[in-house]
Amino acid sequence: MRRAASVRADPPEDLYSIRGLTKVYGEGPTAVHALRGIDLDLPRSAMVVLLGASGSGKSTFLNIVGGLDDATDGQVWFEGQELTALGPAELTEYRRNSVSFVFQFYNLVASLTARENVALITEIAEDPMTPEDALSLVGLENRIDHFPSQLSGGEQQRVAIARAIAKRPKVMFCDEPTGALDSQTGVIVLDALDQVNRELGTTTLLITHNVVIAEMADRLLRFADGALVEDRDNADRKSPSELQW
Ligand SMILES: Nc1ncnc2c1ncn2[C@@H]1O[C@H](COP(=O)(O)OP(=O)(O)OP(=O)(O)O)[C@@H](O)[C@H]1O
Repeated sequence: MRRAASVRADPPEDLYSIRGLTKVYGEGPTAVHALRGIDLDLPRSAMVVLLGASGSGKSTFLNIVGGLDDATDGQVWFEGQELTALGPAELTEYRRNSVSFVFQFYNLVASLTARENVALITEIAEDPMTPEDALSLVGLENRIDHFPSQLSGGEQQRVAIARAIAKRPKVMFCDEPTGALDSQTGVIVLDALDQVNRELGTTTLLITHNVVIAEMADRLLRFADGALVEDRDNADRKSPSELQW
């Protein structure tokens, strides 16, 4: 049974407070300890890059903080509300209103135009921007009526970003958003994320295998074997166009 959600008395400055976050898949000798007690506070509006070898726990962390998966132990607070104690309906509310996801593969509906793909979300959101505004924000004002098959990989990913930001989420979770793109196209996609973060103040958590991308972050988190082994601020945040790999 779930515990009653605890609410902290004073609204915290941080957007997220995470304590002892633990995830174990399976049981007994075959159990996989994907997260081994993560402690972390994340401020509003930060651009945060998550690095770490394959299997280090990055996606598991993102999925739990994003409300897609349950923790085995530990707590996550979002704006002072304990996410790890919410029931399914409240978690759905959180996912629907507060957060968005961008994945490596764009998951656009092939039979719908860019505008219609974004409208799928704006039609069910509480206070959305228009699909046109969302697509303009990622530099696609001239591709609004194109179908995915008429767009490059980078353009399709920018449609996916427009779709993610159109409901004005507080947080964007991006799991390898440039993983399928060449470096030049990757920079254009990162530029769209950078723009959203700077203009709308959307807190952004971005998983990548590319350490160069960490230079565009305010904060770098490095995972190894389910633990947070490095957590540092980046005083000299660069714009994506300054990155080279
Ligand atoms: N649903 C699952 N069932 C069992 N084990 C899982 C499951 N999901 C992840 N794992 C295991 O948990 C560990 C952490 O996986 P996770 O996907 O979080 O790592 P990651 O750092 O995101 O890796 P990658 O960079 O390859 O995506 C791995 O050992 C993985 O095999």
